[in-house]
Amino acid sequence: RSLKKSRNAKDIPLPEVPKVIDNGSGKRYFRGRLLGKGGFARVYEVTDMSTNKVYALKAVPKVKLSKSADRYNKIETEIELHKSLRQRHVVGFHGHFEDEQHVYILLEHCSRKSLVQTLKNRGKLTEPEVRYLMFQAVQACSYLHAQRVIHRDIKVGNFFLNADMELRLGDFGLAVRLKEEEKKIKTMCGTPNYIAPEVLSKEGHSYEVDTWALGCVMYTLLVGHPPFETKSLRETYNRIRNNEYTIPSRISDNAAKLIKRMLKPNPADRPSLKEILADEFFTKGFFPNRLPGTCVTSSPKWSEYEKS
Ligand SMILES: CC[C@@H]1C(=O)N(C)c2cncnc2N1C1CCCC1
Repeated sequence: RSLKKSRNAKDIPLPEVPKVIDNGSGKRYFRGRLLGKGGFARVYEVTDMSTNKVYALKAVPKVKLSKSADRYNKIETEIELHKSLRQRHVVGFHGHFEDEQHVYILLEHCSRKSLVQTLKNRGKLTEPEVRYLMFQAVQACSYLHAQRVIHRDIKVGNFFLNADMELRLGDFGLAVRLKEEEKKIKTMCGTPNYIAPEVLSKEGHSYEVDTWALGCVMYTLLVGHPPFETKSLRETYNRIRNNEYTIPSRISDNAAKLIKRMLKPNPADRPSLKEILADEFFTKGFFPNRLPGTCVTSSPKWSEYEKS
């Protein structure tokens, strides 16, 4: 007797994204290669057929949305939130539209992918590269906080590099905008990658969770793996709760000092993003004003600039 498979949302095959996507108000996009998949979404490189500009188009199948209403809200809130943001180091939002099968989000194309690929190729980055990248990351986050937005999923995989090796912070799927009088957020649906201790203990959390995550990103770029990574999630959560991590001695004093400040267990003890931008790690030491594209695959010969 063959077991009848349940016909739920998961089993319905994903609808096709058309070769030519019409935005419903006269613009058409030619579908290029698949850039990747994230959750329910598929992301394509698309070309605006009237301007020849290239974008990243995120296509979320509605069939996946109708079943789980909150999923649909998530896309809606992601759109509402991202479309209100404009800053040079935040991924550009270029529009949203839908057809019968999909909700589409048109985003800035970042041809050099995310820092995950860079880290995979390089293992770890030099301090000048981390100075250059973290300065842009903290600026993007400082802008978000000024808009009362908490990103809540800052991680290496949400930092993208464009053709000019400039950093862009993306993916607002877990972001939230604090209301006027609201000081803290109580709830969290979805699990961020670099989860802060106050989120684990469900005491309510605020902007400082992004500072914590930025500290985890800085550590990961310099050391080559996250500060609290273990083979089991439970063990990782225990280390986060106990603030258990070590910084290799080859890491400079200024870098180590800044990482420790950002990974303070008590959110109130973490520095503001303004203070971070003024930290000695950024004001002392070789600060390249651009990175060559080769940094995505091989290490620059700057190490001689850095007193190790
Ligand atoms: C839309 C998803 C994400 C992204 O947010 N941007 C801005 C992006 C921009 N340019 C290329 N890829 C991007 N990605 C990749 C695609 C597959 C996984 C993440």
